[in-house]
Amino acid sequence: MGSPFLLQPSRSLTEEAMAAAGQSQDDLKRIAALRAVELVRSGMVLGLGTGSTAAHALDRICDLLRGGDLRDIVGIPTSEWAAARAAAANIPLTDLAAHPVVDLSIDGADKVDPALNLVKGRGGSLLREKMVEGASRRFVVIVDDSKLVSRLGGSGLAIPVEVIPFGWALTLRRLQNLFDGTPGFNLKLCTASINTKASAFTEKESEIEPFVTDNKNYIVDLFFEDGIHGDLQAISDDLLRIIGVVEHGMFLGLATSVIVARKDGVVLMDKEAKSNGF
Ligand SMILES: O=C(CO)[C@H](O)[C@H](O)COP(=O)(O)O
Repeated sequence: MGSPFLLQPSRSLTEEAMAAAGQSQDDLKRIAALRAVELVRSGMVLGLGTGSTAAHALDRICDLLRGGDLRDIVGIPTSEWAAARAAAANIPLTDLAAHPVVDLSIDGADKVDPALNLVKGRGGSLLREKMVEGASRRFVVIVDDSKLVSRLGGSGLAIPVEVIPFGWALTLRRLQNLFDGTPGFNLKLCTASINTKASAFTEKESEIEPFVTDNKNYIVDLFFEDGIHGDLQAISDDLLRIIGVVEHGMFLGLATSVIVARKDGVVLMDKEAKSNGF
Protein backbone atom coordinates (compact mmCIF):
# COMPACT_ATOMS: atom_id res chain seq x y z
CA MET A 1 0.00 0.00 0.00
CA GLY A 2 1.63 3.28 -0.95
CA SER A 3 1.17 6.48 -2.80
CA PRO A 4 -2.50 5.98 -3.73
CA PHE A 5 -3.26 6.85 -0.15
CA LEU A 6 -0.87 9.75 0.16
CA LEU A 7 -2.91 12.89 0.13
CA GLN A 8 -2.03 15.64 -2.27
CA PRO A 9 -2.00 18.90 -0.33
CA SER A 10 -4.35 21.55 -1.67
CA ARG A 11 -1.94 24.20 -0.41
CA SER A 12 1.81 24.13 0.01
CA LEU A 13 3.10 22.82 3.33
CA THR A 14 4.84 26.16 3.86
CA GLU A 15 1.58 28.01 3.57
CA GLU A 16 -0.04 25.47 5.83
CA ALA A 17 2.79 25.83 8.33
CA MET A 18 2.19 29.54 8.44
CA ALA A 19 -1.50 29.01 8.97
CA ALA A 20 -0.78 26.54 11.72
CA ALA A 21 1.72 28.72 13.59
CA GLY A 22 0.39 29.80 16.94
CA GLN A 23 -2.66 27.56 16.67
CA SER A 24 -4.29 25.81 19.60
CA GLN A 25 -4.55 22.03 19.85
CA ASP A 26 -8.15 22.27 18.70
CA ASP A 27 -7.09 24.33 15.69
CA LEU A 28 -4.62 21.59 14.79
CA LYS A 29 -7.36 18.97 15.09
CA ARG A 30 -9.48 21.04 12.75
CA ILE A 31 -6.66 21.41 10.21
CA ALA A 32 -6.18 17.62 10.15
CA ALA A 33 -9.93 17.09 9.79
CA LEU A 34 -10.26 19.54 6.89
CA ARG A 35 -7.47 17.79 5.04
CA ALA A 36 -9.15 14.43 5.47
CA VAL A 37 -12.48 15.72 4.21
CA GLU A 38 -10.74 16.69 0.95
CA LEU A 39 -10.88 12.94 0.24
CA VAL A 40 -14.66 12.79 0.45
CA ARG A 41 -16.48 12.50 -2.86
CA SER A 42 -20.17 12.62 -3.75
CA GLY A 43 -21.85 9.23 -3.59
CA MET A 44 -19.52 7.82 -0.95
CA VAL A 45 -20.45 5.66 2.02
CA LEU A 46 -18.64 7.30 4.93
CA GLY A 47 -17.66 6.00 8.35
CA LEU A 48 -18.30 8.86 10.77
CA GLY A 49 -15.85 9.02 13.66
CA THR A 50 -16.32 10.00 17.28
CA GLY A 51 -14.60 12.69 19.32
CA SER A 52 -13.50 16.30 19.19
CA THR A 53 -11.32 15.84 16.08
CA ALA A 54 -13.94 13.86 14.19
CA ALA A 55 -16.43 16.60 15.08
CA HIS A 56 -14.51 19.01 12.87
CA ALA A 57 -14.76 16.54 9.98
CA LEU A 58 -18.50 16.18 10.51
CA ASP A 59 -18.92 19.95 10.55
CA ARG A 60 -16.98 20.30 7.31
CA ILE A 61 -18.98 17.55 5.59
CA CYS A 62 -22.15 19.31 6.71
CA ASP A 63 -20.93 22.61 5.23
CA LEU A 64 -20.09 20.93 1.91
CA LEU A 65 -23.51 19.28 1.77
CA ARG A 66 -25.21 22.55 2.55
CA GLY A 67 -23.23 24.37 -0.12
CA GLY A 68 -24.03 21.71 -2.71
CA ASP A 69 -20.36 20.73 -3.15
CA LEU A 70 -21.14 17.22 -1.91
CA ARG A 71 -24.13 15.08 -2.82
CA ASP A 72 -25.60 11.66 -2.20
CA ILE A 73 -23.32 10.61 0.61
CA VAL A 74 -24.50 8.33 3.41
CA GLY A 75 -22.79 7.98 6.78
CA ILE A 76 -22.37 5.12 9.21
CA PRO A 77 -21.91 6.57 12.70
CA THR A 78 -19.39 4.96 15.05
CA SER A 79 -21.33 5.96 18.18
CA GLU A 80 -24.64 7.32 19.39
CA TRP A 81 -22.82 10.67 19.74
CA ALA A 82 -21.80 10.59 16.06
CA ALA A 83 -25.31 9.53 15.03
CA ALA A 84 -26.88 12.46 16.87
CA ARG A 85 -24.34 14.94 15.56
CA ALA A 86 -24.64 13.68 11.98
CA ALA A 87 -28.44 13.73 12.13
CA ALA A 88 -28.34 17.32 13.41
CA ALA A 89 -26.09 18.16 10.45
CA ASN A 90 -28.53 16.48 8.03
CA ILE A 91 -26.03 13.80 7.01
CA PRO A 92 -28.15 10.82 5.86
CA LEU A 93 -27.39 7.75 7.98
CA THR A 94 -27.16 4.09 7.09
CA ASP A 95 -25.69 0.95 8.66
CA LEU A 96 -23.34 -1.94 7.99
CA ALA A 97 -26.20 -4.24 7.02
CA ALA A 98 -27.17 -1.98 4.12
CA HIS A 99 -23.56 -1.04 3.33
CA PRO A 100 -21.10 -3.72 4.42
CA VAL A 101 -18.30 -1.95 2.57
CA VAL A 102 -17.50 1.59 3.61
CA ASP A 103 -15.63 3.79 1.13
CA LEU A 104 -13.87 6.03 3.62
CA SER A 105 -13.82 6.38 7.39
CA ILE A 106 -12.40 9.46 9.09
CA ASP A 107 -11.77 9.35 12.83
CA GLY A 108 -9.46 10.60 15.56
CA ALA A 109 -7.25 8.51 17.81
CA ASP A 110 -5.87 8.70 21.31
CA LYS A 111 -2.39 7.51 20.32
CA VAL A 112 -0.61 6.60 17.08
CA ASP A 113 2.63 4.61 16.96
CA PRO A 114 5.19 4.70 14.13
CA ALA A 115 3.63 1.59 12.53
CA LEU A 116 0.25 3.38 12.36
CA ASN A 117 -1.17 1.22 15.13
CA LEU A 118 -3.62 3.14 17.27
CA VAL A 119 -5.16 3.30 20.69
CA LYS A 120 -8.76 4.42 20.42
CA GLY A 121 -11.85 4.37 22.54
CA ARG A 122 -11.27 6.88 25.30
CA GLY A 123 -14.79 7.99 24.44
CA GLY A 124 -15.99 4.42 24.97
CA SER A 125 -16.86 3.89 21.31
CA LEU A 126 -14.12 1.45 20.37
CA LEU A 127 -16.35 -1.46 19.35
CA ARG A 128 -18.46 0.36 16.78
CA GLU A 129 -15.41 2.30 15.63
CA LYS A 130 -13.49 -0.90 15.00
CA MET A 131 -16.46 -2.49 13.20
CA VAL A 132 -17.01 0.47 10.88
CA GLU A 133 -13.34 1.27 10.31
CA GLY A 134 -12.50 -2.40 9.84
CA ALA A 135 -15.12 -2.52 7.05
CA SER A 136 -13.61 0.49 5.29
CA ARG A 137 -11.62 0.59 2.08
CA ARG A 138 -9.77 3.56 3.53
CA PHE A 139 -9.49 4.53 7.17
CA VAL A 140 -7.94 7.97 7.52
CA VAL A 141 -6.90 8.94 11.04
CA ILE A 142 -6.79 12.62 12.00
CA VAL A 143 -4.68 13.79 14.92
CA ASP A 144 -2.68 16.66 16.27
CA ASP A 145 0.93 15.77 16.99
CA SER A 146 0.36 15.30 20.74
CA LYS A 147 -1.09 11.89 19.83
CA LEU A 148 2.16 10.51 18.40
CA VAL A 149 4.01 8.00 20.57
CA SER A 150 6.89 5.62 20.05
CA ARG A 151 4.99 2.86 21.90
CA LEU A 152 1.28 2.35 22.64
CA GLY A 153 -0.08 2.23 26.15
CA GLY A 154 2.37 4.41 28.11
CA SER A 155 2.24 7.91 29.60
CA GLY A 156 -0.67 7.10 31.90
CA LEU A 157 -2.99 6.57 28.94
CA ALA A 158 -4.96 3.37 29.25
CA ILE A 159 -5.81 0.77 26.66
CA PRO A 160 -9.57 0.36 27.06
CA VAL A 161 -11.14 -3.09 26.93
CA GLU A 162 -14.89 -3.46 26.44
CA VAL A 163 -16.33 -6.25 28.59
CA ILE A 164 -19.76 -7.80 29.10
CA PRO A 165 -21.33 -6.54 32.36
CA PHE A 166 -22.28 -10.08 33.41
CA GLY A 167 -19.45 -11.36 35.58
CA TRP A 168 -17.25 -8.36 34.84
CA ALA A 169 -15.23 -8.78 38.04
CA LEU A 170 -14.19 -12.29 36.91
CA THR A 171 -13.28 -10.95 33.47
CA LEU A 172 -11.23 -8.26 35.17
CA ARG A 173 -9.34 -10.88 37.18
CA ARG A 174 -8.65 -12.83 33.98
CA LEU A 175 -7.26 -9.66 32.45
CA GLN A 176 -5.11 -9.18 35.55
CA ASN A 177 -3.85 -12.77 35.24
CA LEU A 178 -2.93 -12.25 31.59
CA PHE A 179 -0.53 -9.47 32.52
CA ASP A 180 0.64 -10.86 35.88
CA GLY A 181 4.34 -10.19 36.26
CA THR A 182 4.33 -7.31 33.78
CA PRO A 183 6.18 -4.48 35.55
CA GLY A 184 4.09 -1.35 36.04
CA PHE A 185 0.84 -3.00 34.97
CA ASN A 186 -2.45 -1.92 36.54
CA LEU A 187 -6.12 -2.07 35.58
CA LYS A 188 -9.35 -0.43 36.65
CA LEU A 189 -13.00 -0.55 35.83
CA CYS A 190 -13.93 2.71 34.17
CA THR A 191 -16.61 4.42 36.23
CA ALA A 192 -19.42 6.72 35.17
CA SER A 193 -17.68 9.75 36.55
CA ILE A 194 -14.98 10.69 34.10
CA ASN A 195 -12.60 11.81 36.85
CA THR A 196 -12.89 8.88 39.22
CA LYS A 197 -11.84 5.33 38.65
CA ALA A 198 -12.96 2.64 41.02
CA SER A 199 -10.40 0.13 42.16
CA ALA A 200 -12.05 -3.10 41.24
CA PHE A 201 -10.20 -5.04 43.89
CA THR A 202 -11.22 -2.87 46.82
CA GLU A 203 -14.82 -2.07 45.97
CA LYS A 204 -17.72 -4.44 45.61
CA GLU A 205 -19.38 -4.93 42.26
CA SER A 206 -22.68 -3.58 43.58
CA GLU A 207 -21.19 -0.38 45.03
CA ILE A 208 -19.68 1.22 41.98
CA GLU A 209 -21.31 2.88 39.01
CA PRO A 210 -19.52 1.68 35.89
CA PHE A 211 -19.26 3.67 32.70
CA VAL A 212 -21.68 2.06 30.21
CA THR A 213 -20.89 2.01 26.48
CA ASP A 214 -23.36 2.49 23.63
CA ASN A 215 -23.53 -1.30 23.49
CA LYS A 216 -24.46 -1.46 27.20
CA ASN A 217 -21.08 -2.93 28.11
CA TYR A 218 -18.41 -1.86 30.60
CA ILE A 219 -14.85 -0.65 30.01
CA VAL A 220 -11.77 -1.92 31.84
CA ASP A 221 -8.74 0.34 31.46
CA LEU A 222 -5.33 -1.36 31.17
CA PHE A 223 -2.33 0.72 32.24
CA PHE A 224 1.26 -0.09 31.29
CA GLU A 225 3.68 2.25 33.02
CA ASP A 226 6.27 2.01 30.28
CA GLY A 227 3.96 1.27 27.33
CA ILE A 228 2.91 -2.13 26.05
CA HIS A 229 5.85 -4.34 25.06
CA GLY A 230 5.93 -7.41 22.87
CA ASP A 231 3.98 -8.66 19.88
CA LEU A 232 0.87 -6.47 19.80
CA GLN A 233 -1.04 -8.88 17.57
CA ALA A 234 -0.36 -11.76 19.97
CA ILE A 235 -1.46 -9.60 22.91
CA SER A 236 -4.60 -8.66 20.99
CA ASP A 237 -5.32 -12.35 20.33
CA ASP A 238 -4.81 -13.16 24.03
CA LEU A 239 -7.19 -10.39 25.07
CA LEU A 240 -9.89 -11.49 22.64
CA ARG A 241 -9.63 -15.09 23.87
CA ILE A 242 -10.77 -14.09 27.35
CA ILE A 243 -14.42 -14.97 27.77
CA GLY A 244 -16.31 -11.79 28.59
CA VAL A 245 -14.03 -9.53 26.58
CA VAL A 246 -15.87 -8.03 23.61
CA GLU A 247 -13.12 -5.90 22.03
CA HIS A 248 -10.15 -3.75 22.93
CA GLY A 249 -8.90 -0.32 21.90
CA MET A 250 -5.74 -1.33 20.04
CA PHE A 251 -6.41 -0.80 16.33
CA LEU A 252 -3.67 -2.82 14.68
CA GLY A 253 -3.08 -2.51 10.96
CA LEU A 254 -6.44 -0.82 10.36
CA ALA A 255 -5.34 2.73 9.58
CA THR A 256 -4.67 3.37 5.91
CA SER A 257 -3.13 6.74 6.56
CA VAL A 258 -2.70 9.28 9.32
CA ILE A 259 -2.94 13.03 8.91
CA VAL A 260 -0.90 14.73 11.62
CA ALA A 261 -1.34 18.47 12.15
CA ARG A 262 1.63 20.15 13.78
CA LYS A 263 2.38 23.79 14.39
CA ASP A 264 4.96 23.67 11.58
CA GLY A 265 2.66 22.00 9.09
CA VAL A 266 0.78 18.85 8.19
CA VAL A 267 2.45 15.47 7.87
CA LEU A 268 0.77 12.83 5.75
CA MET A 269 1.63 9.25 6.51
CA ASP A 270 0.63 6.02 4.87
CA LYS A 271 1.78 2.49 5.47
CA GLU A 272 4.87 2.82 3.32
CA ALA A 273 5.79 6.30 4.51
CA LYS A 274 5.15 5.44 8.11
CA SER A 275 8.29 7.01 9.57
CA ASN A 276 7.73 10.31 7.78
CA GLY A 277 7.66 13.12 10.30
CA PHE A 278 8.14 11.09 13.48
O1 LIG B 1 -11.47 6.86 19.85
C1 LIG B 1 -12.14 7.84 20.08
C2 LIG B 1 -13.47 7.78 20.75
O2 LIG B 1 -13.80 6.46 21.12
C3 LIG B 1 -11.65 9.18 19.67
O3 LIG B 1 -11.44 9.21 18.31
C4 LIG B 1 -10.37 9.44 20.41
O4 LIG B 1 -10.64 9.36 21.80
C5 LIG B 1 -9.80 10.83 20.09
O5 LIG B 1 -10.64 11.81 20.60
P1 LIG B 1 -10.39 13.35 20.33
O6 LIG B 1 -10.46 13.56 18.86
O7 LIG B 1 -11.50 14.02 21.08
O8 LIG B 1 -9.03 13.70 20.90
